[in-house]
Amino acid sequence: MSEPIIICDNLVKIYKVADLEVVALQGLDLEVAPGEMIAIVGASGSGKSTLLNILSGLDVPSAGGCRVSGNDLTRLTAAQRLNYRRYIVGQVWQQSGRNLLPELSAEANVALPQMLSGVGSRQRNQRARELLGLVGLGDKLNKKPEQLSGGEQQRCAIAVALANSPQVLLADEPTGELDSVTAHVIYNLLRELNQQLGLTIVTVTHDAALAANVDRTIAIRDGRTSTETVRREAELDELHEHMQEASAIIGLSTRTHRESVLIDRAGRLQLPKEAIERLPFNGRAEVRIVDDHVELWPLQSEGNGNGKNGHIISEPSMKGEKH
Ligand SMILES: Nc1ncnc2c1ncn2[C@@H]1O[C@H](COP(=O)(O)OP(=O)(O)OP(=O)(O)O)[C@@H](O)[C@H]1O
Repeated sequence: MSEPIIICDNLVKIYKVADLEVVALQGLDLEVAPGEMIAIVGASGSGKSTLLNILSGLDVPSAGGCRVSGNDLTRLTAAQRLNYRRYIVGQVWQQSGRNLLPELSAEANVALPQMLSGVGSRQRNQRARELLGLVGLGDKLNKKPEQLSGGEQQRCAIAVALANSPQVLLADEPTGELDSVTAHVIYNLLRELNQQLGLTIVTVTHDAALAANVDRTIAIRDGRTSTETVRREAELDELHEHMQEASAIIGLSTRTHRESVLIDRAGRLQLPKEAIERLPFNGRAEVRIVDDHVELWPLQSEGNGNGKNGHIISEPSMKGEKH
């Protein structure tokens, strides 16, 4: 993997509400390569939006490291933060009301962030028209948001987010309010922009179809990265024997993707939920280091070392691979 454009290292976010502390992120690790398109998934309250708010510069981490395109998000001054939000990241929200100003036309909405950055009127209007053409709204330049459909509003929001040529696009549930056909159009558009412009895209989603259409899906559990799924066409016989076995145990289709767990710098890992449900680990596992891989065995299987009865194997070389 090339030098990551996003690095979260043991990221912690604690919200203080009255006398209570809510730990929204508790030591999250994440690396994203330039040009990668990833989806963040996880149960409600697992910390997805908190992560996106930190990456967007809206929120500040409580502890740990977070760098995006060389910007240390734990140390930005107010002026640097404004610059970061204006030029490095673009953001699309689920609610179109949060993305677009209702009194402005589509073209004026896309021109606005450029105006705030000091771009001259001819240049910003030309770029607005180009971007609206790119997202398929070349014939709707003068329409106000209320005259656009939900999908068109999201396309316009994507054009607004790209107005100042950000390096990273952050999308929080971009298809959350759309029907499945329109959602399909939006995630195809995101994919095209990712591939044509080399744009790095991080999207939070509950939409399984969107999550299946990205390079990598990262699952967050209790404020930590738990598993990641790398999209890859792999025939079963292409994989190491132990990977076939591991995949079979957790019911993974090796034809379409393979799943790996993330191992943090301290060596901690979270097993996939399926593995824990399937095997009686009961909070402890026996670790066996075997040449090029590591085996985790439920303790009661002591002596059952024939590899046939339920072990999950982590393969460190898979971490961060992009296919
Ligand atoms: N501004 C805030 N003040 C206090 N607690 C917060 C705040 N924002 C989030 N939280 C809490 O932090 C935890 C993580 O919330 P977050 O919104 O990041 O989860 P999520 O995975 O995005 O959930 P959802 O899928 O429902 O949007 C939750 O317990 C939430 O209640």
